[in-house]
Amino acid sequence: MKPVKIKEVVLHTVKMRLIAPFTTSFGTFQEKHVCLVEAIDESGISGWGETTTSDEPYYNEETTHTAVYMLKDFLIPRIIHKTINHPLDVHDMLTFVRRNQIAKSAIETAIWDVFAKKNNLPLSELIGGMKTEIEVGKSIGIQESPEKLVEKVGEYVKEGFRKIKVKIAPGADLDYIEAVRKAFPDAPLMADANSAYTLNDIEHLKKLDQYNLMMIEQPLAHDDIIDHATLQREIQTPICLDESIHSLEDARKALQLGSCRIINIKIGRVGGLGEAIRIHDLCRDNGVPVWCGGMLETGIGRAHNIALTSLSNFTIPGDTAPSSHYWDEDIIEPEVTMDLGIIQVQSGPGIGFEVNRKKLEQLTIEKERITTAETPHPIP
Ligand SMILES: O=C(O)CCC(=O)c1ccccc1C(=O)O
Ligand SMILES: [Mg+2]
Repeated sequence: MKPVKIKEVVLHTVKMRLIAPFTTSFGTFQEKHVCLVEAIDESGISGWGETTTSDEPYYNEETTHTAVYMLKDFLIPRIIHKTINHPLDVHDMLTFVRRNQIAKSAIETAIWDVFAKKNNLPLSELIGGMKTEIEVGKSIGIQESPEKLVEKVGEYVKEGFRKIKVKIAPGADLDYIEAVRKAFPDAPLMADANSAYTLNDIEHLKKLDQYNLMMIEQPLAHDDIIDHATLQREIQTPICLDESIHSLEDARKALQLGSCRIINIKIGRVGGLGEAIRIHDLCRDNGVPVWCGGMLETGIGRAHNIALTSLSNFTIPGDTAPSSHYWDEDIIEPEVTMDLGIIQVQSGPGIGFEVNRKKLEQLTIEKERITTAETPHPIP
């Protein structure tokens, strides 16, 4: 396959406003800045990635601001003007920077898009994805009351979503889940705690077992895989890890310890598409199902998520809801649409969507071009 060499990277920072606020155990969000990373190769092909963080370091330690700093001062200088034979190599080129996975992923995914376009392949095909359509679920933020939640779940079940994920936290858990279960006895239902509990809550968490949940996502600390293993031995509901898995190594250790029975793979959280694929393969080889998590992405991140989900072991519907569930107008064309819980995998080259340049201009609050490897820091 043809290698790529990036001659210029444009960082488009846009301000996005969700159609409705989204509440998790760590806070409520409606507006966020996103840095859309446009990597341009020597032949003028543009590839796109995005920073899938929020403005605050509450999900993990990164923010849009820190990601942009890492990109400008360290990550882009490391890859610009270098021959890249395959995007799978980019991950290792960036390991000289510790962590900062979301920042790494923003440039790494842009390079995947450039490379796929250069070789005239849909991204899904380039990574070996065989599915032409994917099943989608809906992640629902914490609501004012169980009744309100039941109403929302009703809407989404009717729309055809294949999995319903309900955010929970102490004080908004058992009664909420019970209300949903009563109203929808057979719905494919799961809960996401975003690290809101500790092992002191074991007896409380055991009560969730009666609701036949597909899984409980990240009940314990964001950096834990030990206590999760203890909890998994005590509860019947499968544990799915989100926040705790930042790398293939983390996944290997979690599987070895029995910390979870399912993994939510987020491209940003694990530092890019290459590492996401490696975690997918490890889980497949160990009989552990995976699904693709969401970070309230714009269409660019969503497009990468859809391509990733075309891999065979993504057997559980992901959080990749259609554009209209997040934005009045997305920045890609066409927008991501869903038909009864199914999204078509794009068949055009790269991510398969075009960036709407006019919309991009309207939303941009800062734009910076990087054309040299010059930086105040020594880059290994
Ligand atoms: O619809 C989506 O993009 C998923 C939303 C979601 O659940 C989420 C959004 C922001 C940060 C963390 C999470 C999560 O999966 O824990
Ligand atoms: Mg989660």
